[in-house]
Amino acid sequence: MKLEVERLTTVIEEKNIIEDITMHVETGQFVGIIGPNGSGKSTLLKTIYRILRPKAGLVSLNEREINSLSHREFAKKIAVVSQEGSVPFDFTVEEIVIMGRSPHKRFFERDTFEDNKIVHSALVKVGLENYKYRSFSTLSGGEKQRVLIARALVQETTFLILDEPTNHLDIHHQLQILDIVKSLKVSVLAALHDLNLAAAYCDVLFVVDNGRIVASGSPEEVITKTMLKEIFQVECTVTAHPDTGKVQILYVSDGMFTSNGSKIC
Ligand SMILES: Nc1ncnc2c1ncn2[C@@H]1O[C@H](COP(=O)(O)OP(=O)(O)OP(=O)(O)O)[C@@H](O)[C@H]1O
Repeated sequence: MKLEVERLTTVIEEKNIIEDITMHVETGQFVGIIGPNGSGKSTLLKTIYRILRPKAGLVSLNEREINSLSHREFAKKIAVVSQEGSVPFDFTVEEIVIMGRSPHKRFFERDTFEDNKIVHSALVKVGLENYKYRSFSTLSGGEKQRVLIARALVQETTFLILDEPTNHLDIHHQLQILDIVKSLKVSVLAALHDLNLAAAYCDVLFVVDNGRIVASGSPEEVITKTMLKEIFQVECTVTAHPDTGKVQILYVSDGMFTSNGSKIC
Protein backbone atom coordinates (compact mmCIF):
# COMPACT_ATOMS: atom_id res chain seq x y z
CA MET A 1 0.00 0.00 0.00
CA LYS A 2 1.48 3.29 -1.14
CA LEU A 3 0.65 6.62 0.52
CA GLU A 4 1.13 9.97 -1.13
CA VAL A 5 0.76 13.29 0.63
CA GLU A 6 0.82 16.33 -1.58
CA ARG A 7 1.12 19.93 -0.43
CA LEU A 8 -0.89 19.34 2.73
CA THR A 9 -1.79 22.30 4.93
CA THR A 10 -3.89 22.03 8.09
CA VAL A 11 -5.16 25.06 9.93
CA ILE A 12 -6.28 25.11 13.57
CA GLU A 13 -7.61 28.32 15.08
CA GLU A 14 -6.48 30.28 12.03
CA LYS A 15 -2.89 29.05 12.35
CA ASN A 16 -1.13 26.83 9.81
CA ILE A 17 -0.11 23.93 12.06
CA ILE A 18 1.30 21.97 9.15
CA GLU A 19 2.13 23.69 5.93
CA ASP A 20 2.74 22.53 2.37
CA ILE A 21 3.81 19.02 3.35
CA THR A 22 4.70 16.64 0.56
CA MET A 23 5.84 13.12 1.41
CA HIS A 24 5.29 9.52 0.45
CA VAL A 25 5.49 6.04 1.88
CA GLU A 26 6.27 3.32 -0.65
CA THR A 27 4.76 -0.16 -0.30
CA GLY A 28 6.48 -2.03 2.53
CA GLN A 29 8.53 0.95 3.71
CA PHE A 30 8.90 1.85 7.39
CA VAL A 31 8.86 5.64 7.43
CA GLY A 32 9.46 7.74 10.51
CA ILE A 33 8.42 11.29 11.30
CA ILE A 34 10.67 12.99 13.79
CA GLY A 35 10.64 16.53 15.14
CA PRO A 36 10.56 18.52 18.36
CA ASN A 37 7.50 18.76 20.62
CA GLY A 38 4.75 20.78 19.00
CA SER A 39 6.30 20.64 15.54
CA GLY A 40 3.17 19.15 13.96
CA LYS A 41 3.82 15.39 13.80
CA SER A 42 0.46 14.36 15.30
CA THR A 43 -1.40 16.98 13.28
CA LEU A 44 0.13 15.58 10.09
CA LEU A 45 -0.86 12.03 11.06
CA LYS A 46 -4.37 13.09 12.13
CA THR A 47 -4.87 14.80 8.79
CA ILE A 48 -3.76 11.64 7.01
CA TYR A 49 -6.10 9.44 9.06
CA ARG A 50 -8.95 11.91 8.56
CA ILE A 51 -9.51 13.20 12.08
CA LEU A 52 -8.58 16.65 10.77
CA ARG A 53 -9.60 18.13 7.46
CA PRO A 54 -6.84 19.82 5.51
CA LYS A 55 -7.21 23.36 4.26
CA ALA A 56 -5.23 22.44 1.15
CA GLY A 57 -3.54 19.44 -0.39
CA LEU A 58 -4.26 15.82 -1.11
CA VAL A 59 -3.70 12.44 0.54
CA SER A 60 -4.00 9.30 -1.57
CA LEU A 61 -3.65 5.60 -0.98
CA ASN A 62 -2.64 3.54 -3.98
CA GLU A 63 -3.66 6.52 -6.07
CA ARG A 64 -7.14 6.83 -4.54
CA GLU A 65 -7.92 10.06 -2.75
CA ILE A 66 -8.66 9.11 0.88
CA ASN A 67 -11.85 11.14 1.13
CA SER A 68 -13.36 9.02 -1.64
CA LEU A 69 -13.14 5.97 0.68
CA SER A 70 -15.97 4.99 3.02
CA HIS A 71 -15.10 4.57 6.73
CA ARG A 72 -15.14 0.80 6.31
CA GLU A 73 -12.94 0.86 3.21
CA PHE A 74 -10.52 3.20 4.98
CA ALA A 75 -10.39 0.98 8.09
CA LYS A 76 -9.64 -2.06 5.94
CA LYS A 77 -6.65 -0.25 4.50
CA ILE A 78 -5.21 1.70 7.45
CA ALA A 79 -4.96 0.84 11.13
CA VAL A 80 -4.07 3.60 13.57
CA VAL A 81 -2.52 3.57 17.01
CA SER A 82 -2.95 7.15 18.20
CA GLN A 83 -1.69 9.00 21.25
CA GLU A 84 -5.25 9.46 22.47
CA GLY A 85 -5.81 5.75 22.90
CA SER A 86 -8.37 6.00 25.66
CA VAL A 87 -11.62 4.05 25.64
CA PRO A 88 -14.83 5.62 26.91
CA PHE A 89 -16.29 2.62 28.75
CA ASP A 90 -14.76 -0.19 30.67
CA PHE A 91 -14.23 -3.07 28.28
CA THR A 92 -12.14 -6.18 28.75
CA VAL A 93 -8.89 -6.51 26.84
CA GLU A 94 -10.46 -9.11 24.54
CA GLU A 95 -13.45 -6.84 23.82
CA ILE A 96 -11.15 -3.94 22.91
CA VAL A 97 -8.99 -6.03 20.62
CA ILE A 98 -11.91 -7.67 18.83
CA MET A 99 -13.20 -4.18 17.92
CA GLY A 100 -10.34 -4.15 15.42
CA ARG A 101 -12.19 -6.87 13.46
CA SER A 102 -15.28 -4.70 12.83
CA PRO A 103 -14.25 -3.36 9.38
CA HIS A 104 -14.26 -7.00 8.20
CA LYS A 105 -17.77 -7.74 9.45
CA ARG A 106 -21.31 -6.78 8.67
CA PHE A 107 -23.39 -4.79 11.14
CA PHE A 108 -24.41 -7.08 14.06
CA GLU A 109 -22.47 -10.01 12.61
CA ARG A 110 -21.30 -12.27 15.44
CA ASP A 111 -17.64 -12.85 16.18
CA THR A 112 -16.49 -16.04 14.53
CA PHE A 113 -14.04 -18.72 15.62
CA GLU A 114 -11.64 -17.17 13.09
CA ASP A 115 -12.00 -13.69 14.73
CA ASN A 116 -11.22 -15.18 18.13
CA LYS A 117 -8.19 -16.97 16.72
CA ILE A 118 -6.86 -13.73 15.20
CA VAL A 119 -7.41 -11.87 18.49
CA HIS A 120 -5.66 -14.60 20.47
CA SER A 121 -2.70 -14.57 18.11
CA ALA A 122 -2.36 -10.75 18.33
CA LEU A 123 -2.46 -10.95 22.13
CA VAL A 124 0.25 -13.62 22.07
CA LYS A 125 2.35 -11.35 19.82
CA VAL A 126 2.20 -8.48 22.32
CA GLY A 127 2.62 -10.85 25.29
CA LEU A 128 -0.87 -10.27 26.76
CA GLU A 129 -2.62 -13.59 26.11
CA ASN A 130 -3.23 -13.99 29.83
CA TYR A 131 -4.90 -10.57 30.07
CA LYS A 132 -7.95 -11.35 27.89
CA TYR A 133 -10.52 -10.98 30.65
CA ARG A 134 -8.82 -8.10 32.50
CA SER A 135 -10.60 -4.78 32.51
CA PHE A 136 -8.77 -2.30 30.26
CA SER A 137 -9.03 0.50 32.83
CA THR A 138 -6.99 -1.49 35.37
CA LEU A 139 -3.99 -1.94 33.07
CA SER A 140 -0.73 0.00 33.33
CA GLY A 141 0.06 2.60 30.64
CA GLY A 142 2.40 0.18 28.86
CA GLU A 143 -0.10 -2.71 28.95
CA LYS A 144 -2.82 -0.43 27.53
CA GLN A 145 -0.52 0.61 24.73
CA ARG A 146 0.17 -3.05 23.85
CA VAL A 147 -3.59 -3.79 23.82
CA LEU A 148 -4.13 -0.92 21.36
CA ILE A 149 -1.33 -2.27 19.19
CA ALA A 150 -2.99 -5.71 19.24
CA ARG A 151 -6.27 -4.04 18.17
CA ALA A 152 -4.45 -2.48 15.20
CA LEU A 153 -2.87 -5.84 14.31
CA VAL A 154 -6.23 -7.68 14.11
CA GLN A 155 -7.45 -5.09 11.61
CA GLU A 156 -5.06 -6.89 9.21
CA THR A 157 -4.35 -3.82 7.12
CA THR A 158 -1.40 -3.33 4.84
CA PHE A 159 -0.77 0.17 6.21
CA LEU A 160 -0.13 1.16 9.82
CA ILE A 161 -0.06 4.67 11.26
CA LEU A 162 1.53 4.87 14.66
CA ASP A 163 1.70 8.04 16.73
CA GLU A 164 4.37 7.47 19.35
CA PRO A 165 3.74 3.70 19.52
CA THR A 166 6.39 3.18 22.16
CA ASN A 167 4.98 5.78 24.54
CA HIS A 168 4.78 4.33 28.08
CA LEU A 169 6.73 1.21 27.13
CA ASP A 170 9.88 0.04 28.88
CA ILE A 171 12.84 -0.65 26.62
CA HIS A 172 12.09 -4.38 26.27
CA HIS A 173 8.55 -3.66 25.12
CA GLN A 174 9.65 -0.76 22.88
CA LEU A 175 11.92 -3.14 20.98
CA GLN A 176 9.29 -5.90 21.04
CA ILE A 177 6.61 -3.66 19.49
CA LEU A 178 8.90 -2.22 16.83
CA ASP A 179 10.13 -5.74 15.99
CA ILE A 180 6.54 -6.94 15.60
CA VAL A 181 5.64 -3.98 13.40
CA LYS A 182 8.76 -4.45 11.28
CA SER A 183 8.10 -8.20 10.89
CA LEU A 184 4.63 -7.53 9.43
CA LYS A 185 6.30 -6.18 6.28
CA VAL A 186 3.45 -3.72 5.78
CA SER A 187 3.82 -0.01 5.05
CA VAL A 188 4.33 1.98 8.24
CA LEU A 189 4.22 5.68 8.99
CA ALA A 190 5.22 6.38 12.58
CA ALA A 191 5.91 9.48 14.65
CA LEU A 192 8.80 8.59 16.93
CA HIS A 193 10.53 10.54 19.66
CA ASP A 194 13.43 8.19 20.25
CA LEU A 195 15.83 9.12 17.48
CA ASN A 196 18.07 6.09 18.00
CA LEU A 197 15.08 3.77 17.58
CA ALA A 198 13.90 5.78 14.59
CA ALA A 199 17.34 5.35 13.00
CA ALA A 200 17.41 1.65 13.81
CA TYR A 201 13.97 0.74 12.41
CA CYS A 202 13.09 3.27 9.70
CA ASP A 203 14.03 3.08 6.04
CA VAL A 204 13.27 6.76 5.55
CA LEU A 205 12.90 9.68 7.95
CA PHE A 206 11.10 12.99 7.54
CA VAL A 207 12.03 15.79 9.92
CA VAL A 208 9.23 18.19 10.80
CA ASP A 209 9.90 21.57 12.35
CA ASN A 210 7.35 24.37 12.76
CA GLY A 211 4.87 22.45 10.62
CA ARG A 212 7.18 22.02 7.64
CA ILE A 213 9.38 19.21 6.40
CA VAL A 214 12.93 20.43 6.78
CA ALA A 215 14.85 17.25 5.87
CA SER A 216 14.20 13.76 4.53
CA GLY A 217 16.17 10.73 3.49
CA SER A 218 17.76 7.65 4.98
CA PRO A 219 18.65 7.81 8.71
CA GLU A 220 22.31 8.22 7.71
CA GLU A 221 21.45 11.21 5.53
CA VAL A 222 19.09 12.87 7.97
CA ILE A 223 20.57 12.29 11.42
CA THR A 224 23.55 14.56 11.57
CA LYS A 225 25.20 16.58 14.31
CA THR A 226 24.14 19.79 12.52
CA MET A 227 20.47 18.74 12.19
CA LEU A 228 20.31 17.72 15.86
CA LYS A 229 21.81 21.04 16.90
CA GLU A 230 19.61 23.16 14.62
CA ILE A 231 16.28 21.37 15.01
CA PHE A 232 16.46 19.67 18.41
CA GLN A 233 18.95 22.06 20.02
CA VAL A 234 21.13 19.28 21.39
CA GLU A 235 24.84 18.62 21.25
CA CYS A 236 25.85 15.11 20.32
CA THR A 237 28.20 12.79 18.54
CA VAL A 238 26.71 10.74 15.73
CA THR A 239 28.36 7.41 15.23
CA ALA A 240 27.60 3.89 13.97
CA HIS A 241 26.31 1.17 16.28
CA PRO A 242 29.19 -1.32 16.70
CA ASP A 243 26.93 -4.36 16.12
CA THR A 244 24.22 -3.20 13.73
CA GLY A 245 26.07 -0.43 11.89
CA LYS A 246 22.97 1.77 12.28
CA VAL A 247 23.18 5.44 13.18
CA GLN A 248 23.66 5.93 16.89
CA ILE A 249 23.43 9.28 18.67
CA LEU A 250 25.47 9.90 21.80
CA TYR A 251 24.04 12.96 23.51
CA VAL A 252 26.17 15.39 25.46
CA SER A 253 25.00 18.11 27.84
CA ASP A 254 26.53 20.19 30.62
CA GLY A 255 24.92 18.07 33.34
CA MET A 256 26.89 15.04 32.18
CA PHE A 257 30.15 16.60 33.36
CA THR A 258 31.34 16.76 36.95
CA SER A 259 31.78 20.16 38.62
CA ASN A 260 35.53 20.19 37.81
CA GLY A 261 34.69 19.72 34.13
CA SER A 262 35.79 16.09 33.76
CA LYS A 263 33.45 13.52 32.29
CA ILE A 264 31.60 11.25 34.73
CA CYS A 265 31.85 8.31 32.35
N1 LIG B 1 -6.86 21.35 18.72
C1 LIG B 1 -5.85 22.22 18.82
N2 LIG B 1 -6.08 23.50 19.18
C2 LIG B 1 -5.05 24.40 19.27
N3 LIG B 1 -3.77 24.09 18.99
C3 LIG B 1 -3.50 22.84 18.61
C4 LIG B 1 -4.51 21.84 18.50
N4 LIG B 1 -3.93 20.68 18.10
C5 LIG B 1 -2.61 20.96 17.97
N5 LIG B 1 -2.36 22.24 18.27
C6 LIG B 1 -1.05 22.90 18.28
O1 LIG B 1 -0.38 22.55 17.08
C7 LIG B 1 1.03 22.39 17.31
C8 LIG B 1 1.45 21.02 16.80
O2 LIG B 1 0.88 20.03 17.66
P1 LIG B 1 1.14 18.48 17.39
O3 LIG B 1 0.40 17.75 18.45
O4 LIG B 1 0.84 18.18 15.98
O5 LIG B 1 2.72 18.41 17.62
P2 LIG B 1 3.65 17.14 17.81
O6 LIG B 1 4.84 17.37 16.94
O7 LIG B 1 2.90 15.88 17.61
O8 LIG B 1 4.06 17.32 19.33
P3 LIG B 1 4.53 16.27 20.47
O9 LIG B 1 5.91 15.81 20.06
O10 LIG B 1 4.61 17.15 21.69
O11 LIG B 1 3.54 15.18 20.58
C9 LIG B 1 1.23 22.60 18.80
O12 LIG B 1 1.68 23.92 19.00
C10 LIG B 1 -0.14 22.40 19.39
O13 LIG B 1 -0.31 23.15 20.57
